[in-house]
Amino acid sequence: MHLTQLSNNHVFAGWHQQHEHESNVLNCTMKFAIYLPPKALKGDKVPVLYWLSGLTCTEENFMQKAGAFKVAAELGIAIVAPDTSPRGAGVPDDSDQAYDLGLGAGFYLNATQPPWDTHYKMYDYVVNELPEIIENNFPVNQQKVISGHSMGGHGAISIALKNPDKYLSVSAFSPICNPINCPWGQKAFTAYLGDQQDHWLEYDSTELLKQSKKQIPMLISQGDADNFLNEQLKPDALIEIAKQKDYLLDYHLEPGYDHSYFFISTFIEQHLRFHAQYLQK
Ligand SMILES: N[C@@H](CCC(=O)N[C@@H](CS)C(=O)NCC(=O)O)C(=O)O
Repeated sequence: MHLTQLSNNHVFAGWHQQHEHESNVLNCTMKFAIYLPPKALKGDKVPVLYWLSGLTCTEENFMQKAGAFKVAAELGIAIVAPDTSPRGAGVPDDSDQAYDLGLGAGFYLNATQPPWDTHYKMYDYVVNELPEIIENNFPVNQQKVISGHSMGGHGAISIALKNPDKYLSVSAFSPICNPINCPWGQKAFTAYLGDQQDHWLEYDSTELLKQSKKQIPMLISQGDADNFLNEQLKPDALIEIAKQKDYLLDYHLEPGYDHSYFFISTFIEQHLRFHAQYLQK
């Protein structure tokens, strides 16, 4: 697997880099961003936090706006941010170029329906191909935690619940908690997975939590001034299942915060310190 380095910036004594590679899973050229903390430059292998961004994002948004580097440097955690969908020549987009389907809206699942099924396999990319690339090319160990925002919060929680042996902890900002019951999720799942709703359940965090057998520590932060909260994000069903199952969910409703990276940048330190508790030094 050949990586082409696209950028390299020194930040908080570590490095922020962007790389490009051919993805066998997504059938296109993909970019990702990585933050390597100073510890990784001294010959130590460090754990990785995978960050999954939301609708309309690329590998750039989190790195430029979240303000995560200072604390990641202190804690010795690498951060990897993939793009949010396959991209490039030949990759289909939604015919209306809507922001919530197609490019920038991969929903971290494996599409089964044409025309999406030849490229839109973000689940396999995030769970399998990308960690293999990261572990083969950077000074990281196999300890993984996962986090994300909005569509990426749905990705982080559903991926962690489906792979409780791969991730030591999971967190999310403003996640789409119950995609089978909101307009963003219903539109995307119909296109990518087809009309049969029983096929949707395997990517719905609330349904997956109902079925889960193994606990994985989970932190969710949600702003109460988020204008997507009631129509799209719907955390109540997830919180209810967590209560019933005595699940390790720490849910924080933060007054006054909206859906943006201003909110994420305020609480990213809390999320990084939460994950650090579950990582071995
Ligand atoms: N108002 C946005 C809706 C999408 C949105 O809010 N995207 C969030 C994730 S769901 C985001 O992170 N946007 C990019 C950014 O703020 O950098 C739009 O129409 O593009």
